[in-house]
Amino acid sequence: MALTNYMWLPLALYVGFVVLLYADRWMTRRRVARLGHSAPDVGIPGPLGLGFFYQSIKTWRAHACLEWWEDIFSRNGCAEKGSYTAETYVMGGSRYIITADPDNVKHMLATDFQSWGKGKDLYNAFQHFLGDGVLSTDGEKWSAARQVMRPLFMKERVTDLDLFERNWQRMMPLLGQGQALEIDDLVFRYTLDNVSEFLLGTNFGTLLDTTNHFTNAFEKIQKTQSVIMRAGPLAWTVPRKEYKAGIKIVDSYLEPSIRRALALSAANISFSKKADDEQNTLLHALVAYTNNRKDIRDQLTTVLFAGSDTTASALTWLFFELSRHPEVVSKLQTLIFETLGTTDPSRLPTYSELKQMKYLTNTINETLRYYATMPFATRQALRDTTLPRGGGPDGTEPIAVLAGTPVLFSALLMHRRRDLYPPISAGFPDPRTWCPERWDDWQPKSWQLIPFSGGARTCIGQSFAITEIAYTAVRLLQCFERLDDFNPRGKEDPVLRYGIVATAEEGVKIAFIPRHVEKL
Ligand code: HEM
Repeated sequence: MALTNYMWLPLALYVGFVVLLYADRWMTRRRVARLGHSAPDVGIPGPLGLGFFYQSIKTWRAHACLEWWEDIFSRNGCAEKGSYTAETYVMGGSRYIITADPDNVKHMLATDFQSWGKGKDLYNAFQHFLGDGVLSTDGEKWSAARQVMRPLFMKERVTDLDLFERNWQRMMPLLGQGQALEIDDLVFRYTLDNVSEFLLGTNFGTLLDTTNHFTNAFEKIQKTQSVIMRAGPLAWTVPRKEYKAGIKIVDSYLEPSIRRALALSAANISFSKKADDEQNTLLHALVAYTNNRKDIRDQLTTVLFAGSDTTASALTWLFFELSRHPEVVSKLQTLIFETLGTTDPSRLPTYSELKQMKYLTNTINETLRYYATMPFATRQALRDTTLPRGGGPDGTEPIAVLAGTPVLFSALLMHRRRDLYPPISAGFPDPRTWCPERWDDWQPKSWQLIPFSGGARTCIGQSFAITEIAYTAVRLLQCFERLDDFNPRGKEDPVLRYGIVATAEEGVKIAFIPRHVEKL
């Protein structure tokens, strides 16, 4: 008899646990209902709602995150209504909302900024890697860090084209003499060298040193970080051995610069706007603000991370599309030669010339639109609040959001929603194609395109990134006659790999054909 009681105990505990979870969910639903509407359910079966996270990781592994979100919104009717906002409950009362609605995104990032933050979940997910860095913190910590960084990104500094030229001179010979190359890693090294020199005053030199472990480590960290973020409550199950080893390698690269800067007393450091002043790096600005080694490390790692992979992804996609569109290459070359008044590649473009070339800007904008470098992001409600759309029978009513609720949003899906664009016509090709000409007579509505996010937390490095991309594109098209496409899928769309940024699953393979000297 005693044995039978013993056997019933786990079952009773299990039933009690499940009842508690459902009670928790019921109470949360009631609180939500008191505050306002709910959004349609994502409609993914699975015990305790965990099917959502299982599918999230499964589709991430299959490189099908965009398709998965589209499938959710089309199955539950959100696509038809144009509301693109759905929700699910996981475990007990943990409610998750997903959205690709520009009004909801604007509300979180700008209109109701005070009610939203990166939140505890994201902070915990990034804790080992980015610590208290500007990307993953909220409130006072975030605002103080952003304040320290702001002067570094003033126009005087982000328009220092000499920096890009120095690294271009190192990358150009590596682009070969017409043989097909996988360019992803090379472009990443280029952006990393640019951003390390900009932030630390010390170039990591990854373009020159092929044994450099930094880029490898960064890639592994990013891969694990993507899984951690998608695993939600199951994040603790994600193996982290390589991730931690990668973080150690990144730290070992930063350590000498931090040590050197800390050796200078804050009194000896005065931040200057001038690009050629050796003491105007982010490192110096940080040391002038704090002598806490970990704070400095966290901010540096964050901006290195935010500034290298993102720009590398955008540049790689640009090169990829140029290799598939020789007509765009010719048009850009004509524009560049006309603007600079010569075909001589030793004539370097100035910042104002880069700005003057509208078709170049359109080509970059189109790349950022189509590939939305950071495809998915998240916010967490810091207090009970609402989102303006997604509820009610036609999806146009506000939905209630309780404090602590995470909201995942997708810039990529927003950028590819046909219903947000003008009708397809001769002048406005299908938004699901890459075509810079669409920008000739069209401007997106505000908040429809957000490659750099928006509101108070908009990307601080936007001007630096755009200048870097524009400068590199011009130098490339001055020095090379054409880019030949060696990608395995021909004209088919590439498969996207969803890290924190979106890259091509199969890599990008291009042959860069140099211009003949006699033509110069
Ligand atoms: C094409 C290149 C880039 C793209 C597409 C991009 C995109 C973004 C996006 C979408 C965010 C918002 C993330 C979020 O809040 O969830 C962001 C934030 C940020 N970016 Fe960029 N970025 C680029 C380049 C850069 C560069 C070059 C730097 C610095 C050198 C940089 C530094 C930052 C920082 C520090 C933040 C955090 C801002 C804050 O939370 O206040 N980014 N970026």
